[in-house]
Amino acid sequence: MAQQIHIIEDDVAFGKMLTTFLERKGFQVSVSLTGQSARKTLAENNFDILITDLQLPDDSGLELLEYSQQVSPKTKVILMTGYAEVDTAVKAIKKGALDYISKPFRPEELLMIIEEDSQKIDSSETYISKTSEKKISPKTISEKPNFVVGISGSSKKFNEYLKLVGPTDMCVLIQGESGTGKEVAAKAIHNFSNRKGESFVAVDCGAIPKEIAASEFFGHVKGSFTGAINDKKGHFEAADGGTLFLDEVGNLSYENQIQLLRALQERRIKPVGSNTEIEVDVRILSATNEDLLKAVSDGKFREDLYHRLNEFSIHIPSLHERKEDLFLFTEYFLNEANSSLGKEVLGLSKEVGEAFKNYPWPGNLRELKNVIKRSVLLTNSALIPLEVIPREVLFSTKQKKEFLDFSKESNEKQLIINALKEADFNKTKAAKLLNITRKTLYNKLELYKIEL
Ligand SMILES: Nc1ncnc2c1ncn2[C@@H]1O[C@H](COP(=O)(O)OP(=O)(O)OP(=O)(O)O)[C@@H](O)[C@H]1O
Repeated sequence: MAQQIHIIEDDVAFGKMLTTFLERKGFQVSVSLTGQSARKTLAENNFDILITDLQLPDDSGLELLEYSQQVSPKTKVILMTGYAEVDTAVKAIKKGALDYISKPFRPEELLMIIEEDSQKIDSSETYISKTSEKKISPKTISEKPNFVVGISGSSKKFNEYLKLVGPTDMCVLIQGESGTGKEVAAKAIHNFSNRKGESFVAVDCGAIPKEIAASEFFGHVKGSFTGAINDKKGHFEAADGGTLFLDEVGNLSYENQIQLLRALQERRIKPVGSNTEIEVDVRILSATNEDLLKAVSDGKFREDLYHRLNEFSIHIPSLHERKEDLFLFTEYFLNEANSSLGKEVLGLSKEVGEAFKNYPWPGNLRELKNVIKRSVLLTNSALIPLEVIPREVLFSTKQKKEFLDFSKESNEKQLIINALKEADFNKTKAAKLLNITRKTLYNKLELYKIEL
């Protein structure tokens, strides 16, 4: 059946353009123009994908994301953001959004996000296992490991820790901002261990509704609740002999934390509706991008569970903290993008390299990978040109703030001059930096008598 997409977009023409494009690609598409009508539609339907503007006249994309997670937890959410909203978009990813895309974008870029996701299998439901009857997730370590070891001091240190703790049976808590590579690090630990040939099960704790968490973790027997039409193995049993990776562990409800703690202490689980306990041998790795100690002191996360999960902790530095690694990862993601898109882009143009260096990369490696893949898709030359780079990447935070003040007339003349300098006096690039059309730029040059 065709995937169902719902778009929330108050710009009628843009919404129509996206609808036509996606329908032509075989999706079933509907549109809401306001948050209010979208909420009603979301409550009555189960869409596969929701694409929403971050800013709507009567609502916010972040709140719609939360609403969608409540009424239709399986719906994936993609946010469309404007210039300079990338920090909020990163927040949205932390809250469980699939991805974000900065406007203006070409519909092909959106399609790429959707297609990439549909090639994955939901990690909260599936796993790789030693036995062939189980489902295979592409998020598995048993495939060729794709791991770049950085050259920066902090990367080297954390990679040493991975190697050191890998062969032990210790529970490891991996901390780091969103997109820094926590799941990749967990897979590396598993690969360094003697459980390597066994299963690696990744569970996104933020994606499991608390009502069904026990059945997801411990399984259930047929008929134990409405909808339990067959016996089902839980993640613990699936990971038996191997590693269970609990991503976003801080998102577990208090009740689920108690259940998890009991399973970790006793090393036994009882499927929902069963009287029989099953012994399991599972190594637990967990990850969080929040301050779990603060959650403990706020009473949101159990201290005993925290200590059990945290026999060893690893902090993964943000990309900003390991700038020396930037071009190593750039090259790696460029090769990856070239081979998946069938392109032969050789590298970054000089200006793009500069922009990359100045940008703080709040979405870390995931953002770098996405920016590179989208840029490779749009590049028709040997080197990635400035034109295909998302606008937010073009400025450092400071510059971004300045250009945001563009509307203030007093600054306008100076900002135009700055943008022209930044763009080596190329008017098309300068207009793009200022988020105005070339024609408007020409008018302003005349108005302020700026001569080039
Ligand atoms: N060392 C690495 N080598 C190659 N690719 C990496 C490495 N670390 C991370 N990546 C890539 O960066 C992206 C983000 O990594 P990952 O999903 O592990 O981050 P995360 O910290 O678990 O994110 P989140 O907090 O959102 O769950 C992935 O596409 C991953 O393949």
